[in-house]
Amino acid sequence: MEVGAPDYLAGERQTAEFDVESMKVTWAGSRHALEVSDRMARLVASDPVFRKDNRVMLSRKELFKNTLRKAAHAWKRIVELRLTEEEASRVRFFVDEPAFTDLHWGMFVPAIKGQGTEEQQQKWLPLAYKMQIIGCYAQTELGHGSNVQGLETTATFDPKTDEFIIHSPTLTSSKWWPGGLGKVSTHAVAYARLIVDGQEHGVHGFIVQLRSLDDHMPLPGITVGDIGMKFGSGAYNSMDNGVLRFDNVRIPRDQMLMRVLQVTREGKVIQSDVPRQLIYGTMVFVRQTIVADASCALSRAVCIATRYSAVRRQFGSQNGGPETQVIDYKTQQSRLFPLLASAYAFRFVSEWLKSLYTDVTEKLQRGEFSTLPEAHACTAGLKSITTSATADAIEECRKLCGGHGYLANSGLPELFAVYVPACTYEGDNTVLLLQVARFLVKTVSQLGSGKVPVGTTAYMGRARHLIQCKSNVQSAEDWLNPQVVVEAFEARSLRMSVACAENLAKFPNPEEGFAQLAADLVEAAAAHCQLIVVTKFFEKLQQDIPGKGVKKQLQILSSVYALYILHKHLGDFLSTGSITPKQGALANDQLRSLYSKIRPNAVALVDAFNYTDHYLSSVLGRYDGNVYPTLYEEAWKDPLNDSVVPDGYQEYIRPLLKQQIRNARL
Ligand SMILES: CC/C=C\C/C=C\C/C=C\C/C=C\C/C=C\C/C=C/C(=O)SCCNC(=O)CCNC(=O)[C@H](O)C(C)(C)COP(=O)(O)OP(=O)(O)OC[C@H]1O[C@@H](n2cnc3c(N)ncnc32)[C@H](O)[C@@H]1OP(=O)(O)O
Ligand SMILES: Cc1cc2nc3c(=O)[nH]c(=O)nc-3n(C[C@H](O)[C@H](O)[C@H](O)COP(=O)(O)OP(=O)(O)OC[C@H]3O[C@@H](n4cnc5c(N)ncnc54)[C@H](O)[C@@H]3O)c2cc1C
Repeated sequence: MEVGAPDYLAGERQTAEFDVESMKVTWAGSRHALEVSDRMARLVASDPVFRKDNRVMLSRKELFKNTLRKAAHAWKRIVELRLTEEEASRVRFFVDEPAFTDLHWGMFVPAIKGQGTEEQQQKWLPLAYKMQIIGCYAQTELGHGSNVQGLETTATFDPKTDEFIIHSPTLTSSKWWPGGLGKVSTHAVAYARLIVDGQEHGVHGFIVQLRSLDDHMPLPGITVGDIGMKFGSGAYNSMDNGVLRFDNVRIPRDQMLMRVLQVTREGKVIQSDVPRQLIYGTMVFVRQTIVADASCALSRAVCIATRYSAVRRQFGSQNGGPETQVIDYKTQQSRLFPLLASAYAFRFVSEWLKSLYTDVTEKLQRGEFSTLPEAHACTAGLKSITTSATADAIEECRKLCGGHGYLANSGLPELFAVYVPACTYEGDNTVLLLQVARFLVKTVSQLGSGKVPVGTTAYMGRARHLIQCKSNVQSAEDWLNPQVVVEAFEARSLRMSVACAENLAKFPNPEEGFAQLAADLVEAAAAHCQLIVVTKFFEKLQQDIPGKGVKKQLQILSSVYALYILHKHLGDFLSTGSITPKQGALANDQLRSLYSKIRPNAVALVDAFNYTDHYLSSVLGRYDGNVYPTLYEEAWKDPLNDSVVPDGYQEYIRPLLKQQIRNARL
């Protein structure tokens, strides 16, 4: 905010009962992370090349070119200022425009790191790090996305030339969707069925050069282009999601990523001791980052809706006094505050997931693979529930802002359009929950065998207790006890998984049973993932959290998150007998009282996200709350208002009006 400018939300900020600066540190993860983030946000906000306000007005071609300009400028600044990897990734975050660089850094580089041998990493990574090559992740095809084993592209080994022949045998085998592929990438990690000596060996990744490094023209045998406009006007259309066909394209043998499986010069296929599933490792990495992204997108929407709800007034004027701020309506609070709590919940679960991922990666380097299934289940499940909740929440925030939320300059329509494909990319959310369900059913089926469940399924080891325990909640206050809450969530989750396992056992063919019970399995998986989020929020509170009143606020938010989920899924809790209807009603009583505790802190709690006005790009979410004059000014900047009489008047409006006059005279 400019020095000396009026702060229309000052009153809201004065009622805060905690130290906002300390909360900023907790949200960012550390003082260092906050400092880096803050510096990079300001760097981006102060650079005119990164302006965003004109984005929705640009044509696709202009938008795309502008995105290229921003990406090139960001890279120039990163090099000039010698930014660290952490700083560079914050710059990309604050530039806030889907671009080929997301896939280059987020998937192409990790794919080579995770699936390439040491030699391959040494050859390709330095080129990628300097952006002397630009890569994408070309897995999905026109005919298959979820079913990775169903991909049709082939990679046939030719022992005569020591090459692989990459080929698209059918229309449906065309690569379709990869970001950065359509117009920018020079290289791809392309996934194809490996065929050696007529035998198939599953799907593997191959580094394929697509375009000339001299003139950017596609290489012989490569047909490549953009797949067309996507949902929304600006939104994800800054990305060149592409189509790609291979016509017997030859690549050297050493361009197959060979950490998991090697093909020798003689055409021998050697399986290393690394599990086959590591081929899916890049997806595990990205799913983990997507959970962190969910907390960012959600907190951004909530920040806009909260500030605006404090500015907006409707009804309730007494004796000519001001009307009621809409944030004071209990309905507004019951729709908004759970989303605020969810933003914090997703933030902390993403922190935990990152540490789980780092731990599993270190173990994989040491040849320990036992934790891979859990890492897969956690990343898949949390990616699924956090993105679904966030997409719904952004739309809810738009509605919370009434009519003005529908204006592009509220920032919410664009945020929704950019965000909503997160429910589909990196694995359709239902397909991913079914993976979690498989993991849970497997865990349940092994309970009798003496195998002790660990990690996020450790609670299943107490199945005997959880299957019959009764919640001892007697008052609304009891619901503030994390142990009580966790036990109710554990009982619900375990009982849902056990019920699924019992029902599955009734089918002679387990796969048929899995297909028939898929809807129940998805619900059991979601229940397990919600338990993880709740538990990790409570565990966060066991840590030392400095700053006046910060822990107290987080305790309130953790209870709001848990009781909101309980209220929303009350049917599960009741049908599994985890709680009684009376206890469900007490949870709701507690929730109402918690909303009143959040109310004086609401604006400060969203200030703690430390978002610049540039990043928020929302008139409604401005830090200073100066909404109405800005909305008014912005309206006049619309190109339609360039002339008082619109273009088209002479051709289309005037004749109409004249005709009416003639008709009236008749
Ligand atoms: C410096 C950095 C700076 C900035 C960048 C940072 C961040 C930005 C990052 C990224 C950018 C973010 C967003 C960009 C936006 C979009 C990009 C989008 C990209 C994509 O969408 S890529 C394509 C993604 N595709 C999918 O996700 C496909 C989904 N399908 C699957 O994953 C699998 O096929 C499926 C459905 C899980 C399994 O199918 P199936 O049943 O056929 O199983 P399999 O026979 O294949 O395997 C069974 C066996 O394997 C286990 N398993 C499955 N998946 C995994 C895994 N990933 N890891 C470990 N194990 C796995 C499964 O549980 C079975 O085990 P079991 O036999 O039961 O023991
Ligand atoms: C914006 C965007 C960016 C993308 N970027 C990339 C990229 O960079 N690289 C890349 O390779 N791919 C990319 N993709 C592709 C993406 O990964 C796939 O679209 C995604 O994995 C879903 O697969 P699908 O399209 O085949 O959906 P489908 O599997 O066809 O899903 C259609 C419907 O069928 C249901 N369904 C499917 N299988 C099952 C099942 N077994 N049981 C129950 N229901 C089922 C789904 O729930 C869904 O409702 C991108 C997609 C989008 C939208």
